[in-house]
Parts: sequence; structure tokens; C-alpha cells
Amino acid sequence: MTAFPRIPVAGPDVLPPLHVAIGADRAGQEYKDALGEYLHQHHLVASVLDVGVHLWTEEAYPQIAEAAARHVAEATVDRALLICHTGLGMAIAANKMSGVRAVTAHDSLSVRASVLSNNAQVLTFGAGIIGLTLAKQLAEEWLACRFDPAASAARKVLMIHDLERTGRTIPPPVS
Ligand SMILES: O=C[C@H](O)[C@H](O)COP(=O)(O)O
Repeated sequence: MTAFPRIPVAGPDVLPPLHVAIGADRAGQEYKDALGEYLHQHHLVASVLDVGVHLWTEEAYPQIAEAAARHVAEATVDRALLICHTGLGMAIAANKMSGVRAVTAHDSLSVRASVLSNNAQVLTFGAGIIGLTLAKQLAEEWLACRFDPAASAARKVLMIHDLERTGRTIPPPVS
């Protein structure tokens, strides 16, 4: 297991701003709107793409997760932040999109590890699990984390990719 006191959180001057999709079902809409506004003003965010729900729409969480995850898979955004009542359904649905790694995380270590260890592009929150203040703090930490492709974690993320692609993990060559 990896500990993270050594987390490489770089200064804002060296981090490229991210293109972020945000989405929610009706249970997470209030958080989505507030977090979207927060992201919109954040110096580490280049753009915010709101995939719903909107006042005039009623999509269920799998539909919103699909829309956001598709943007991630097609690289029209770097990351997505999704909110439903628990965060769980959003993560399950987003993970069905090939190449997408989505996690539900409500604590600092898990949020940071989701990027640094798992290279997850999608983070989900439960509006019924954490308050908005904590959600903003966690989003702040999430934005400041970047996956290091040279880290030992990359080999394991590649195994996840192999598993998805072939149905099996492919052990790395013995060096
Ligand atoms: O994981 C699902 C979410 O929590 C969603 O907001 C609630 O889903 P439900 O309406 O199926 O309970």
C-alpha cells in the first residue's frame, strides 16, 4: 500500500489548468451548481462543462454519468466531477465507459490517491454523505493532484487497462 505524505502537489504556477465536466442527478443538483460555480472561478480550471441535470431536464444518474464519462473517454475534458445522493451510482455507471476510471471518495487521502495512485479521471460525491464545504475542500485537493506517468503506480493502472481490454491482467515483463 502506498502512503501519501510525499504527495507531489506542485505549485499552481507549474500545473496546467484542467477542463472539467460536472454533472448530477436531481439529488445532487444543488451541489453541482455550487461546485460548478466554484470550479468556474478556480485558477486550476480552464473550463467547466455542465452536462446536467438542468432545471428543464430530468435525467437519471446513469444518463448523466454516461454523458460525462463520454467526454472523458473522448478527451474533450480532462476530468469529471459527478454528484448524486451517495456518489455510488454515478461511479458505477461512469466505470462502464471504456478507459474511464471513476471513484467515489469523501476523504482527503482517497481523493488524492484516486489521482496519484489510480489515475482516476472521474470523482463522485454523495450530496447525502458530505456537506458542501467539505466537497469544495476535496475538490480543491483533487484539482491540485496530477498523475505521474513515471510513477510505479502507472504499471498497475496499465493492468487495469489490460483487464478491461482483454479480460485479463497482463503481468509486466520480468526485468
Ligand atoms: O447511486 C445513486 C444515487 O445515490 C442516486 O442519487 C439515487 O438513486 P435512486 O433514485 O435510485 O435511489
